[in-house]
Amino acid sequence: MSIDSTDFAPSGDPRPTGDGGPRTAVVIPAAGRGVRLGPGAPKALRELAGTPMLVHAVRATVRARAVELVVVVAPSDGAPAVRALLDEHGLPEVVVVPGGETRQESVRLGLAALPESVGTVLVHDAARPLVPDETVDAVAAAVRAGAPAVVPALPVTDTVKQVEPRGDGRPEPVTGTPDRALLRAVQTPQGFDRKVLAEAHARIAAEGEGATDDAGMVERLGVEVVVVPGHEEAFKVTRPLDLVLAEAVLARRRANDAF
Ligand SMILES: Nc1ccn([C@@H]2O[C@H](COP(=O)(O)OP(=O)(O)OP(=O)(O)O)[C@@H](O)[C@H]2O)c(=O)n1
Ligand SMILES: C[C@](O)(CO)[C@H](O)COP(=O)(O)O
Repeated sequence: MSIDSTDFAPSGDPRPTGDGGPRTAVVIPAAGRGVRLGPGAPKALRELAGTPMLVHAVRATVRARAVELVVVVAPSDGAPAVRALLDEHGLPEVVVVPGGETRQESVRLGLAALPESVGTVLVHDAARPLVPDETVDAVAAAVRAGAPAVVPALPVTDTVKQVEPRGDGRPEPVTGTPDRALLRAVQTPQGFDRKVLAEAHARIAAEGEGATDDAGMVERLGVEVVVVPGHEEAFKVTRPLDLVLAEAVLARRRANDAF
């Protein structure tokens, strides 16, 4: 059965934003399976401190002052369940749409659900549930100040080697060592002028090219992407050890809140 995104329209009123509707929205791709995390529920639905990762991620973005609308892109067969989950956690204003086979496709489907009034779009991984709201606001502010594309990023702490993959199990030969001072590890939310991001998704998809982040697609349009400081707690939950770190961060936050 084909699913229409209108089936999952918000069950509550969006945050009031004045006559023109919301201007700044977050699209949260949450349709990934989490293969690198190991067997289990889709990654966004796995729990941290008893609460699904997606709920942490949505709350983190809703806390940001700049954010007026949140669109969650659910696993393609899981949109009704995600709608019910968000309602259960007191988030009825969040829009839910079904996602695609790749992150890029899921983001495109999320963009398609935005109302006309939205001019600034942030794209934030559900897999980065602990991003501080200050980071979300800093990215939005940089876009609103005129940057067409903004990424939060941290300096790289390991030395990075370029290799020639062989694919036959033999050790890979190193072909270079990029200057670490010129490298940054990129996080989300990534922020964009809506027209620029829509153009990037339309053009790159038409070319049949893939991209692991949205800013990479904008770069290919020849549009400048700028970096703002990222945050250590905005790390991505990718492998099992990341769950241990996320639980520890939440425990530290709870302990700090108790004082
Ligand atoms: N088809 C997909 C694939 C990924 N994502 C989302 O993109 C974000 C970043 O992806 P990643 O961490 O790589 O998640 P997974 O694809 O779930 O991980 P894996 O590659 O281990 O399966 C996640 O919030 C994930 O849910 C998505 O919305 N749709
Ligand atoms: C968008 C991203 O989180 C930026 O670091 C990252 O590129 C997602 O990549 P993944 O391969 O889907 O984990």
